[in-house]
Amino acid sequence: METLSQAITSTLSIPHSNNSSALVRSHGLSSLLLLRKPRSPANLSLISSRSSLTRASAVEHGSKSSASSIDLSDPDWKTKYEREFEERFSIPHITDVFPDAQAIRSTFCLKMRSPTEDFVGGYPSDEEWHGYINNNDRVLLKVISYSSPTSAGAECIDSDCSWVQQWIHRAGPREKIYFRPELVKAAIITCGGLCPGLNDVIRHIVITLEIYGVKNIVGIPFGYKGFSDKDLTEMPLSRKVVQNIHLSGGSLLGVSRGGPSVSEIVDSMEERGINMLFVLGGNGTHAGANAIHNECRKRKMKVAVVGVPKTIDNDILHMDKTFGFDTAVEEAQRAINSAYIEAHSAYHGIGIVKLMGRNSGFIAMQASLASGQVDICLIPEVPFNLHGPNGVLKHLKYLIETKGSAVICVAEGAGQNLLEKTNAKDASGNTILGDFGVHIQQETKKYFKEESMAVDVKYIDPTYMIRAVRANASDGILCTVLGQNAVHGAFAGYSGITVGIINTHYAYLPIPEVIAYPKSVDPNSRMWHRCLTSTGQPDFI
Ligand SMILES: Nc1ncnc2c1ncn2[C@@H]1O[C@H](COP(=O)(O)OP(=O)(O)O)[C@@H](O)[C@H]1O
Ligand SMILES: O=P(O)(O)OC[C@H]1O[C@](O)(COP(=O)(O)O)[C@@H](O)[C@@H]1O
Ligand SMILES: [Mg+2]
Repeated sequence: METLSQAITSTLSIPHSNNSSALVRSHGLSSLLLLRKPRSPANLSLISSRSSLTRASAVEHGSKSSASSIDLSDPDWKTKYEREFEERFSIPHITDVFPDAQAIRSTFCLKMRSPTEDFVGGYPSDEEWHGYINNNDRVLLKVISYSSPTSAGAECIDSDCSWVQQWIHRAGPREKIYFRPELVKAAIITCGGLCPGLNDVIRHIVITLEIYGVKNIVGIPFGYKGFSDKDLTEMPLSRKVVQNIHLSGGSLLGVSRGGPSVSEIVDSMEERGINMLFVLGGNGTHAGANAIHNECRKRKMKVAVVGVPKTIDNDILHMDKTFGFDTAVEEAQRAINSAYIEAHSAYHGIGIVKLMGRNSGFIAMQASLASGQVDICLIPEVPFNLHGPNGVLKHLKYLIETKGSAVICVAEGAGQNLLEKTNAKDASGNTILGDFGVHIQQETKKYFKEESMAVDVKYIDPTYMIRAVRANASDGILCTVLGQNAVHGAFAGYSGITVGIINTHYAYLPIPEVIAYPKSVDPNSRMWHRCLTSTGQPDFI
């Protein structure tokens, strides 16, 4: 059969993205249409670096093609695009490798089984239970039909900005399951930095596994390192163990960066007899989870590897948000409020707050917006000058002269171009950033000294306080649903997937699609503009 690419006459290369600033990129072909409002040069450079990142990650993580190739002059292009999209977002299943794998009726039912009951005399079932998800259920990834390329946030493929169906797989319990609960050894692992809600997710994975009838559940201590470090022993988990863990922040299992190679991890899984692995972590952890999934397939191991995205940076693609983000914003607001009180109560007070956000300024933007107390918000996605006639410091002087005090909120990744590069990496290979919070504090003091103006600068770095707190109520609920759905996905036989909330519904996505590049704040978005209207800051360029 003729492949799509063979059928193409004029080819269009379209990096896929849900981020409105990283949309369609022209490769000089007339029929490729990039239909979007004009961008600033800085934003353009962001797009091209992000696009190349997409390709690099796709190769690195062994994903399916990350670029869509369609011919817009083909009258059938929409159907082809939709078909290609469906293929890209298809989720790997155990039957891809084991076509003869036998499914059994699900043991997940409303009618509770006693936790001590064994499967003597067959599997329990509840005829009354009708809450299963059909495998063909789908969730829409894009819910706005833009009528014009000039509509705010418009994501267009053709000149009419035609709406194209982009369906992804609905999460939830299936009627048929591919693992017998008594033969399951499930492991849970938490990697990367902390995030509010990790314990809530662990708790609900364990509880749901027990409801399916799994008795052998363990936690791998301190991230991927727990697979190789002989001094670290796995932790048996049960409802009793996890009952109250959500009442405190952090991770019951511990976290770490770096660790053993993928083949060492899979060797260890084989030795331990783990056939379900739940991986809680960010983009790095998910890259690892996908590699583990691929390695298990290569070794013909019947294993389900399921991720739950964890990052307070909120930099995972396609999702409305990741768990812990709301809590982090709420907590960050408290720090901003303290900075405001300090600044407001001092003569010419300046409060500076540094928040997390390596590549993405979501926490700084949302916390600034929520607090309404920030005068200047600086994020990695938006370039700025500190000095000069349009610089941040000049504006700060104006604020002191007119208001008497000011509050600045900076994301840790902001202004990195103004700092000396170190090329240092952490154990996971993430670049260790320069401390922009300290830098802007020093530059502020220096500037006002030169201007012979007395100012009282207070610097607050609440970084670890924000991510160490326990999840708030709405994050707690999000964690519950994500944890449950992770278990449903594994029992349904899916592997190499992750679970997320998309347009308020829960869905399974293939891992490579959510980590192709970090999601970031679109400087042209209405949300960033709302933040600017709240702070009243000018462009600092
Ligand atoms: N590309 C990758 N392939 C395999 N494992 C990775 C990759 N990137 C990171 N990891 C592993 O994932 C874990 C967490 O990664 P890290 O970047 O620190 O945090 P996060 O998952 O929150 O992004 C680390 O143990 C790291 O070794
Ligand atoms: O000091 P640590 O543990 O390396 O964590 C710092 C990093 O953690 C984060 O909050 C989240 O990063 P991860 O998603 O990789 O865990 C970053 O914003 C920050 O750079
Ligand atoms: Mg990360």
